[in-house]
Amino acid sequence: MSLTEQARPPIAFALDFADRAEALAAAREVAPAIGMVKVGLELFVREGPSVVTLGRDVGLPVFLDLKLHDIPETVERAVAQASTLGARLVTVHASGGRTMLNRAVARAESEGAGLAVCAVTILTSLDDADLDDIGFESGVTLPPEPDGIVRTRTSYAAEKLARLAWDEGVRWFVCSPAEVKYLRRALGPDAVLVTPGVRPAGGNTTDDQKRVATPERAIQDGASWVVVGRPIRDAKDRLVAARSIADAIARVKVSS
Ligand SMILES: O=C(O)c1cc(=O)[nH]c(=O)n1[C@@H]1O[C@H](COP(=O)(O)O)[C@@H](O)[C@H]1O
Repeated sequence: MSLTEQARPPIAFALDFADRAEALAAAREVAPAIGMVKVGLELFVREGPSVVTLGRDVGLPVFLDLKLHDIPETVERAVAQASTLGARLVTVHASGGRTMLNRAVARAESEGAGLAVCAVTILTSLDDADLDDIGFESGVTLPPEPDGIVRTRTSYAAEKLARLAWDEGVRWFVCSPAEVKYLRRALGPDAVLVTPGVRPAGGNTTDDQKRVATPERAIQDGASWVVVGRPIRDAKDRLVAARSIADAIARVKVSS
């Protein structure tokens, strides 16, 4: 079954842990309430590529979040290596540009291992002021929204990068729940939109994430998956925390 058709909750649990043993224990705890595990930089740097087999140990697909950002040749070759690991997704930064995106997608397809390239648009830890700091201009002027909402420049930039990645064959995207509705509108139903930066109502919103929303809001606005790390990882009972997010998402899906 494909990752977009599966019956499990559309939650990717970010295994942001110091080592494999901790990550595996946590993944086993919450496995009944999630649909995917995400192996990110902390775990990958510590444990190396073999940590991807953790997915097999818990019976869940692995989202390999390496956020590749380099010249096309280097990214293509890294994608070829990632294809051998058994992960289902690998992230690249969309701001790596057209050629890099195109070659990453083509190489993942030609390797034939079922690895999909997922383009990260604008990190959820950034807002308009941060884009100013790094000199990142969206470069587009879109018409005002019919509902009168003034969009942030960050949301324009995320949409522009997503359109670029779509044109180069990418079908999976990471964006913030704050702009997911615009990406859904721009890309249509076939785009798979993955939103980190989700925070359950009443949870901590004072950490490094700047463009956040509740998991329900993210799904209502068109997210296909939510990525959740700390709200589950740091909960007193991780399974309860994961189930409550899964239930909230299921209620949205039933009512829509
Ligand atoms: O690619 C990602 O997964 C990602 C992109 C992004 O823009 N923001 C973002 O937070 N992430 C990842 O999503 C996870 C979010 O974790 P929490 O903020 O703890 O829920 C982390 O593992 C981040 O590396």
